[in-house]
Amino acid sequence: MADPVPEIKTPYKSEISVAIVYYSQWNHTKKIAEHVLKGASKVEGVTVDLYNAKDAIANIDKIQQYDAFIFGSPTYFGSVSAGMKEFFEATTEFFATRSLQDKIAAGFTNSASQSGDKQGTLTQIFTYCCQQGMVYVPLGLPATNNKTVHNMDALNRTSFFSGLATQSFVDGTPETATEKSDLRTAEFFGEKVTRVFVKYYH
Ligand SMILES: Cc1cc2nc3c(=O)[nH]c(=O)nc-3n(C[C@H](O)[C@H](O)[C@H](O)COP(=O)(O)O)c2cc1C
Repeated sequence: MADPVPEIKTPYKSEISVAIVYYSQWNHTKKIAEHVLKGASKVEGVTVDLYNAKDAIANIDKIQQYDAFIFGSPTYFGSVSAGMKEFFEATTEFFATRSLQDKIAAGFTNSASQSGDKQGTLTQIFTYCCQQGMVYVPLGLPATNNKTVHNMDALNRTSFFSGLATQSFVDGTPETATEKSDLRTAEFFGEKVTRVFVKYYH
């Protein structure tokens, strides 16, 4: 006899809650997270809260109540930062109780190099979401640098697909280090994935 597929745990909701959880040591990823928040906040029928990883750990019971998540980490050594990993590991109980099962999520990373092995971080965020049973939403933009003229002003100029990937040059402050196009892409990403979240609960 075939194994029955369990009910999908996502009832219809006219209002959904989104938590953006990020880690940032020097506030570059924080700056990106704020632009993701700006984009997500444009969507109707949604409340969006921003947490750094430490605050999220301190409010772990509240975190599991959210309907949807956007996780962000700087890329350190081609990987999620230790502070973000700490948050992931603080949610081990959610894995055991399946409290995030069938929720919906997206991910982003920021680092100093244009690529800088950011894919490692996005893959780790994706894997975390999958292990928690969540549906993962990608960036949803085409690549922009496949032509001889590379447009720094284009959305998704870093040309990642599996999430938002932005660059903060190391010799700038959080206010000056990031290309305007990356900040626009962060805003686009926040709005785009939040629209998908809303559709998922409708
Ligand atoms: C320990 C460490 C490892 C890093 N590894 C990478 C890397 O693998 N690729 C990269 O492009 N940048 C790397 N960087 C640069 C950071 O990703 C970059 O400065 C980022 O903007 C810092 O974000 P934050 O201010 O949110 O902490 C590294 C920085 C540190 C401190």
